[in-house]
Amino acid sequence: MTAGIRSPHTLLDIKGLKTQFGSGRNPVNAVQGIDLKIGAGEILGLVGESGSGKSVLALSILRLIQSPGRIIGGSILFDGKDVLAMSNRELSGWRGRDIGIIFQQPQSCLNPVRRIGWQVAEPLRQQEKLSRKAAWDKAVTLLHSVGIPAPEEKALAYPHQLSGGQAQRVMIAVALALRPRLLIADEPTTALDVTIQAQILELLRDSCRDFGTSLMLVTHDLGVVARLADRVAVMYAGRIVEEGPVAPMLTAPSHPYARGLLDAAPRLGQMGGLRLRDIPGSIPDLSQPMPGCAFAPRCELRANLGLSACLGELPPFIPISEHHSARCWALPQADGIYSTPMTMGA
Ligand SMILES: Nc1ncnc2c1ncn2[C@@H]1O[C@H](COP(=O)(O)OP(=O)(O)OP(=O)(O)O)[C@@H](O)[C@H]1O
Repeated sequence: MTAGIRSPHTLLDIKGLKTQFGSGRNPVNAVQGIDLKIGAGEILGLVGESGSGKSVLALSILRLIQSPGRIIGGSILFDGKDVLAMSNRELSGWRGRDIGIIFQQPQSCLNPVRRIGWQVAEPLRQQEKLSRKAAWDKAVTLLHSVGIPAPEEKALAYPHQLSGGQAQRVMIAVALALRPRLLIADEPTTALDVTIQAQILELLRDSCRDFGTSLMLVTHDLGVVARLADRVAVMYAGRIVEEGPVAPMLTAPSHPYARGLLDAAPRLGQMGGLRLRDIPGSIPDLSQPMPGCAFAPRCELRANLGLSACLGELPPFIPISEHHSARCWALPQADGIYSTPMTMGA
C-alpha cells in the first residue's frame, strides 16, 4: 500500500490494552493502555528503547503472555473478532492460520528433532487437511520460494544442519505457510550477519506484499523501518507516544522522545544498519506510579520550556496531521494553541 495512507480495512484494532507482571503492591505495568490499529496489507514498524514494552505488546496480541504476566484491561479485535474472549482451542487455530510470529532466534523456535520439511508441512496437513504427500510437496515449494537452495534435499535436514540465515528463512516459510493475515516479527534479523539481514528483510517484505499479509515489525533498526514500514509507532514506558506515516516520522518526528531516538534518521529506502540513538537517562521504573508523561524527567523540551503540567498529568494524543499524532503537552495544536497552560517553573 502507499506509505502513510491507512488501509480502508482495519485488521487489528487494539484499544486501551494493559499488561502487568506480578501482583501485590508494585506490579510492573509493562503495557499501559495502548491504542493501535493495523490495516490489511499494512507494514507497521514498532520502535522504542529496550524495556519500552514492544515484546510484551507483541506477546499480548498473540495471547502468549505467561504467568505472572496477565492482560488486565482493554480489547483486541482481529477482523472484528474478540481475541481476549477466545477459548484456548480457538486461539490455537487462530495462531498459525490467521496470525503468525517470527522471533529473533529461529533455531530456538524450530523443533530440533524434526526434519524442516515436516515442520513446514505439518501445519498445512492439519489446518488445510492436505495429505502427507501434498503437504510435503507444498512445503518443498515454500522452502524454494524463501530461497532455500536444493529444497527437496534441505527439507530432509534437521535445524542444526542449517545456517542462521537458512533457519530464519525456514521460520518465515513456517510462518507464511498458511498465509496468515497478520505476521508479527520481533527483531527477526538481529541474530544474523548484515548481508543476510538485508536478504531476509526483502524476503519478508516481498512475501507479505505477495500474500497481502499485514506485518508488525518490532525493531531497533531505523534502516529497516525506512525500507519496510508504511507507518511507525514509537513506544516509551509501556505507551505509544507518537504514531504516523513513515516519511514524517523519520524526517520530522514531533515527540521529544521520538526526536531523540530517530535523530539518526536514514534516507527512505536505506536497508538496515542504523540503530536508534541513545538518549541520556534511563527508562522509568514501570512498577512506580507515573501520573504525568513518563518521559518528562528526561525531556529537554520540558526543561527548556519549564513546563510543570508534564509531571502532573498524562498528555492526550495531539493530532499533527492526518493519521499522525503524538502524546506531548509541549506540542501546539493545529490552531497553534498549546493544549496545556505553559506553566513556568517546573
Ligand atoms: N516475564 C516478565 N516478568 C516481569 N517483567 C517482565 C517480564 N517480561 C517483560 N517484563 C518487563 O516488561 C517491560 C517491557 O519489556 P519488553 O521485553 O516488552 O521490552 P522491549 O521493548 O521489547 O525491550 P527489548 O527491545 O530489549 O526487547 C520491562 O520492564 C520488562 O522488565
